[in-house]
This record gives sequence, C-alpha cells and structure tokens, in this order.
Amino acid sequence: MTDQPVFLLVDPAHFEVSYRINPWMEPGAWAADAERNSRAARASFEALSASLRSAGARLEIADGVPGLPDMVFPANAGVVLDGRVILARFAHPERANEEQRFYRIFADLAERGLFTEIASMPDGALHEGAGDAIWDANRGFFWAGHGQRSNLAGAHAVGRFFSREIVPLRLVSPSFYHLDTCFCPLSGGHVLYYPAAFDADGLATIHRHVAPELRIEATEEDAAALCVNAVNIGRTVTMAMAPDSLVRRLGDAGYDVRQVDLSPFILSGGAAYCMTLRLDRTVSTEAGAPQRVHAHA
Ligand SMILES: NC(=[NH2+])NCCC[C@H](N)C(=O)O
Repeated sequence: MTDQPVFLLVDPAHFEVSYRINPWMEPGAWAADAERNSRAARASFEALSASLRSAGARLEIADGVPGLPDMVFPANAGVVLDGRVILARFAHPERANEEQRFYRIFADLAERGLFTEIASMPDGALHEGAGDAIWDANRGFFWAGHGQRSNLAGAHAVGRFFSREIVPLRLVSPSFYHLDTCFCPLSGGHVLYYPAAFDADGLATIHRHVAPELRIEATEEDAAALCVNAVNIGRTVTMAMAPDSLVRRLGDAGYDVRQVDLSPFILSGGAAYCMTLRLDRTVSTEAGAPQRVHAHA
C-alpha cells in the first residue's frame, strides 16, 4: 500500500433532488431548471475531483443508479478502516436500496484487492456510514453521530466490527443530520465543529477530548454554507465556497483551504466530505498527520 489517499466518488449522472429527507432538500428548486442543475452538478463534481487530485488523492469513480440520486454521497455507504467495510443501513426508504448497490461497488473493489471484508449492520441498527462515524487519526477512535439518521445500536455495531472505541455524540438539529455536516477532525489534531448541532453532553464530550487551542468553532454562517463538511488531506482542506473569516481562521491554524462551488449538491444537503468515502485509512497511518508512536499492547 502506498501513502496516497484513495477516495470513492460516485458519478453524478443520476443525481437530482427528487424527494425531501432533510431540510436542505428542495425538489421544487431542482425541478425548476433540472437541466441546468444537472449541468452545474457535473461541473461541481469535476471541480471537486480536480481539487482532491491536486491535493494528492487518487479517485475511484463508480457509476450511480437511476432513481437513487443520493448515491453521489458515498460517505453514507459504509464505514471503512484497514481494508474492511461495514455497510450502511439507511434510515429512510428513499435511500434503502443504496445498500445493495454499494455492496456491489465494494465487492468489485474487493476483487481488485482494496477490501478484504464486507459486513452488514445487525438487525435493529441504523447507520449511515462515514457520515456518522468519523475516524480520528490523531486520537485513534471513531466519533459517532446518532439521534438523527443513525442510532446508538448502529454506532456500537461500528465499534464492535472494528474493535475500536467509539465516542458517541448526539445530534440535535434536523439540519445537521449527519455528524459530517457539523464536525470535522483535521490532521493537526484540530477539530472544526458547529456547537449548535450538539447537546450539552455532546459539547462536554468534545471539550473533554479536544484541548481548547485545538477547537475551531464554526459559525452559523460557516455551517449554513456546509463548509464543515470538508475533506482534509495533509494540510489541505477542500470545502464548499466559504466565508472569508473561516478561510482565515483555518489558515492561521496552518491549513490551506481549497474552495469548490458545490451549490447543486448543497440543494440536497451535501457537500465535499459526503461526496467522498476514504478507502485507504488504516489505524496506524495518516498521510500528512503528525507522526504518533503507537504503543501496542
Ligand atoms: N454525509 C452527508 N452529509 N451526506 C449528505 C446526504 C444528503 C442526502 N440528500 C441525504 O439526506 O441523505
């Protein structure tokens, strides 16, 4: 395995906003000029791909499926670590059929050696993948969102499957329905997060694990631009068009912000992070991150 980060993306040919399962989704706004929106989505997708490649990533681009427009958000397809994946179990019937489709995509990747194991969620668990289970390479655990799409049973299933600690965070706002919309650990140990998306317990948990000088609080404006939903590779952070103050604050913390116009996908409530699924993460390596010595028991 090389150190090059590898991401799964799904081609946007079948992307549209045709139902509403979160407050961002505006099927009417999409339909008002569907053809223009489709063209804009293609351009956004190409710009995101270019930005990730220029940050050093290799991309695996899978085909989408007509009638499953949200497959363009593969972060929700499953949780990946050490070449093993546990598939999502979607909360909404609109997305339920993605599970089988993503299984096939992962099975193809397994045939090419990118995965050694594909597992399913147990009965009763709901879990929407890397959108709600974010690996923190510096701290060595999963931050686990629950309370909107994923449930606690799903969060614990992720922890059991990988034999890794999970740190649950309850999400309290329907607009920030996946953890990745309001929480983003960065390579230098910083965490960019939007406090209003969490309850008091969740904030206390974040504060317990993240030292004050490593906390970067997103403003309402940052969160509304879906900028917390960002892809961090080394020192680069790729995100939707961002308020200047956020770019400046991340710059002061040592990050190089790359902005992409993702407005067609924001019409569906998604942005940079959820349009990707990182495939190469291992417990002990993180390209660009400060090196940590892991003591093995
Ligand atoms: N991880 C994410 N934030 N994904 C965005 C998903 C957007 C999609 N329309 C949904 O509501 O499920």
